[in-house]
Amino acid sequence: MEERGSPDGDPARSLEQGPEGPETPIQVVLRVRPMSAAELRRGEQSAVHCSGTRTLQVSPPGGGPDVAFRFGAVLDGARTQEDVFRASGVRRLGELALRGFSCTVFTFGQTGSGKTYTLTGPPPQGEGVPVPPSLAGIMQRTFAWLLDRVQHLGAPVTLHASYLEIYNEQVLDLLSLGSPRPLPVRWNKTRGFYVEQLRVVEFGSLGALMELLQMGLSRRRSSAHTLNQASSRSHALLTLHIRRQTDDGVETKSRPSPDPPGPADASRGSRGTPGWREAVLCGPGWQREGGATGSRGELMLEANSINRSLLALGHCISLLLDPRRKQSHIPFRDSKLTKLLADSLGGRGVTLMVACVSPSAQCLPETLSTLRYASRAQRVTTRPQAPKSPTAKQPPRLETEILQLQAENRLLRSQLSQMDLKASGFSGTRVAWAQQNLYGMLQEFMLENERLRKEKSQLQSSRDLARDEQRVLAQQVHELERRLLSACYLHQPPLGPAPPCPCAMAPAPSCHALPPLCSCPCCHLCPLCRAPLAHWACPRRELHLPQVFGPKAPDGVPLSARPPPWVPPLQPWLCPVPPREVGPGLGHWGGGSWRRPGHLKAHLPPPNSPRPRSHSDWTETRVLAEILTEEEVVPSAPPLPPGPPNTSPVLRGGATVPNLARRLEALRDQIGSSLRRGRSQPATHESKRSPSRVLPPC
Ligand SMILES: Nc1ncnc2c1ncn2[C@@H]1O[C@H](COP(=O)(O)OP(=O)(O)OP(=O)(O)O)[C@@H](O)[C@H]1O
Repeated sequence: MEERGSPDGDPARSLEQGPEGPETPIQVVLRVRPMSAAELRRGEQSAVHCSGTRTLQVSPPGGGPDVAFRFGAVLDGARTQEDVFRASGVRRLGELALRGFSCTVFTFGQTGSGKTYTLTGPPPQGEGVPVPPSLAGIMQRTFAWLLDRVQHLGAPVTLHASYLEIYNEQVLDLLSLGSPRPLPVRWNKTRGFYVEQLRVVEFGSLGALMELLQMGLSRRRSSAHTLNQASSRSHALLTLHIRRQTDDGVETKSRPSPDPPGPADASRGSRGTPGWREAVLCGPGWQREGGATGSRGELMLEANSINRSLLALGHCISLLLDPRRKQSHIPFRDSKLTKLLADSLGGRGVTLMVACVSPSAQCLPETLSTLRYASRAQRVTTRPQAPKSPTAKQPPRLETEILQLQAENRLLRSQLSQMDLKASGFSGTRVAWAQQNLYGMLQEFMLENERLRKEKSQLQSSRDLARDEQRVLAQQVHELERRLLSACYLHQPPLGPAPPCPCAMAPAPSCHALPPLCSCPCCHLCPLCRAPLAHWACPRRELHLPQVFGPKAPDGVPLSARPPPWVPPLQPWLCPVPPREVGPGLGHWGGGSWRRPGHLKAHLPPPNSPRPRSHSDWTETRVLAEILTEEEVVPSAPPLPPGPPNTSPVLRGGATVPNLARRLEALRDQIGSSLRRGRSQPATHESKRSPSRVLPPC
């Protein structure tokens, strides 16, 4: 049978030429424990025997060909704990750990196969009874070797430890100050998987480390079953963090790991601070079916949990074997165990697996399963990589590339500065001029912009003002029109009991466009056009006059007795002829009545005598307009334009009613155009002027 591997069984030997970068297989050592006293009592036969230092042969019960399995080292039951420590190559891993590599040692095998014994020795024989040094496991021997090695390094080294167990898929801190509580497993890009809030304890001596180990071991859950009187019910993971200054005085960063608390954090990052080195020692073990172990209830639950995580571990190992699938997703997240072993199995770590088997033929199925697992695991490779400091020496290819890039950078910079020089030499003046002028132009534009903004806001307010004035003006015009029409109406001889409609007198606009002059419901309507008539034409004027003009006139004369304000004084014919006399000095018109000086009555034209409109009519209208203007000036009316003295403010220059009509027409035009202008564009300063200034001269 062919045998491969190193004869001395040192799995770390292949790393001596440089583990950094190239793929390195997981090193696997097989340990076969001796037959236990119980197995011997039961007369069980051995189904395995070693062939050389690296091969195990399995003889199936009942005959048949042997099956051989090859590993880095095969250690039979006669080998001592010291033999295992030496042959497994753990010291070599310790050296790599001191150089900054992340190293992992883990045991694997059936329950009762000797995993705990291999790592930590036999269970303590009593409270406080230490394990005899000769039976101490890999962990104690590694600790002793490491601390001795650290003392001879000649460089300051800081050591920390953490210890956890995975019990029923819960991570518990075995070094916690209080009762352990489940801790979360997190992941980030720099640290990979890590346990949050895990206690990391600094130690300075082997004794202190041993105390921590004992503390964790005593806290671990264990139970008795038919195959093991002190069976571990959890996976356990002890981690040593080693931080030291390298020989060249440069800090070497380790792979991300849980940060230690306290002073170590304070010194982190300072020059010469040693990088962290990490060694992981753990001991999971897979369990048999409940029927074989006699497990019931909680034990069964624990066994299932342990086996599930080991199945996940086996699945990851199978996937890691396939080089194509190794590049893709590996389900490390399937269990806490695979999460925490992810870097050891498929990352940058250096890993040693110690597979443990029982020699008993009764355990052959489990032994074969373990052997197949271990055979697959040793084909899994990692890429061990020590953390590098920023100043660490780069590989030659990278160094060359960096130098080339730096040279290119220098060249490009110099070309750029030359181009700047040329540009400034050829057209320096123009550039300066352009810069100056552009700057000046920019300033001008900004000032102009500011000025235009102010002007725009002024124009907007002017426009609003002009609109208000136009509104007032329009009201005035309407009022003037109303009074004018009313005044004209007064000159018409009475045509009967109802007064004539103003539309018969006013050429334009038609009375339909006029606002209702009397809002009372009893108001008369024009018999021609049905437009409401003025309030003074209302037969029931007495009733609503106070609503229109207030209850009392300033002179104390009752409103009902007052003539309409537009009645011209001292013009006898202006007085409308009442249909009948109701008393001296009292004229009656329709349903209303008003008082007029008695002397006027003598000048009244004869009743019901139609009279053509004459020049004097227009004159009277002018007088009426004067009265109206003087007596009832709208408070908001704009000042009237200056005109020749001794002329009416409205009909200046001897204007007559046609003038007034023209003026009103012009006024309307002006209003219309102003409104149109106001709608289409902002008003100018001119718009702020009094509307009277834009009226055409009368
Ligand atoms: N190489 C050995 N020499 C002498 N005794 C051993 C050896 N290996 C194991 N034993 C004994 O076998 C028994 C079971 O070993 P151990 O507890 O280490 O198994 P295990 O794999 O850790 O089991 P579990 O997974 O259930 O915890 C213990 O009593 C232990 O002392």
